[in-house]
Amino acid sequence: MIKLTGVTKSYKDFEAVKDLSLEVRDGEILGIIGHNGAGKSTTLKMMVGLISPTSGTVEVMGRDMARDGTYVKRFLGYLPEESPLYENMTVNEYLRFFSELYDMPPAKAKERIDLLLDSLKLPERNKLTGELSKGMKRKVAIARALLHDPKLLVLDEPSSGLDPLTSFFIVDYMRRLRNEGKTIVLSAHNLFHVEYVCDRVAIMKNGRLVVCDTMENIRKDLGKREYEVKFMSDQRLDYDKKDGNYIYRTADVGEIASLLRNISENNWALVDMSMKESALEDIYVKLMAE
Ligand SMILES: Nc1ncnc2c1ncn2[C@@H]1O[C@H](COP(=O)(O)OP(=O)(O)OP(=O)(O)O)[C@@H](O)[C@H]1O
Repeated sequence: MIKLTGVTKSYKDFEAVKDLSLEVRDGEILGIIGHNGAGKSTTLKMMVGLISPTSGTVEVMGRDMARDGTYVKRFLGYLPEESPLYENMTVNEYLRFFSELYDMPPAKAKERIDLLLDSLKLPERNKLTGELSKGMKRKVAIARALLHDPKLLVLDEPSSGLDPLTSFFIVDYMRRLRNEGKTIVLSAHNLFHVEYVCDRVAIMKNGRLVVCDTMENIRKDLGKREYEVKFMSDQRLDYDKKDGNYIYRTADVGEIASLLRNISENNWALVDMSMKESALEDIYVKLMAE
């Protein structure tokens, strides 16, 4: 779906991305992780044709972005790291405005907007976007990126800076989109999210690709790791309890994900979530320290 070959991006004499070759395969979620300034956003911007590489080629759906970028963009949805909205428009007005830019017939646009806002659990359609919480704003930006039903989604830190349950909802939503057939590339800092949603992971350091492998291989190489969730609930539940909090530990990311869904649906309070011997985190910290 995306193929970068020998891509370098320089800002004056500074190389932000260096000789990067990387593929995003059809139907997968590829996660890009790396320290601040590693070159993740620059890479994503080149994938969507917002900036051009200084050398090397970017192909999307078999077409060279330098030549056919305009054609390819209709199949692309992009969520920038910062996504300011037009704050004096309501959610509905804002999305309708973008549907007009995409030339969508009004009835089709309404259907699509309703579907997206329902699936994103965003009932505040007539509120001004300027009055929304941070998580709601991010959901509106995601709805905007999905309006034209793109095949390929490029998301720059879709869930960062949000509370843990909202950010989990968003990565879980990405997984649903992947299961519906979309191809997704995203950058992230939260390693549980990466481990839970990504099929493959690319680690960047100082503009270079250090590792790119399947989550399965990374797990195999690095063995068992454990996550711990602490939460509060008025109900009597069958979990261990310490200092008034329920505690659950497991190495199974799927179990952690379903517990987080339960916490959210029952309005329990998530107190903390941490990782013990996280495979990905270990490799990440080790690579970053070198
Ligand atoms: N327009 C620009 N002009 C000059 N330097 C830039 C520009 N954009 C990015 N850079 C530099 O390129 C490097 C890579 O930046 P980039 O935003 O791609 O990193 P990142 O991995 O996305 O970081 P973060 O996790 O903080 O978002 C950084 O050193 C940054 O300062």
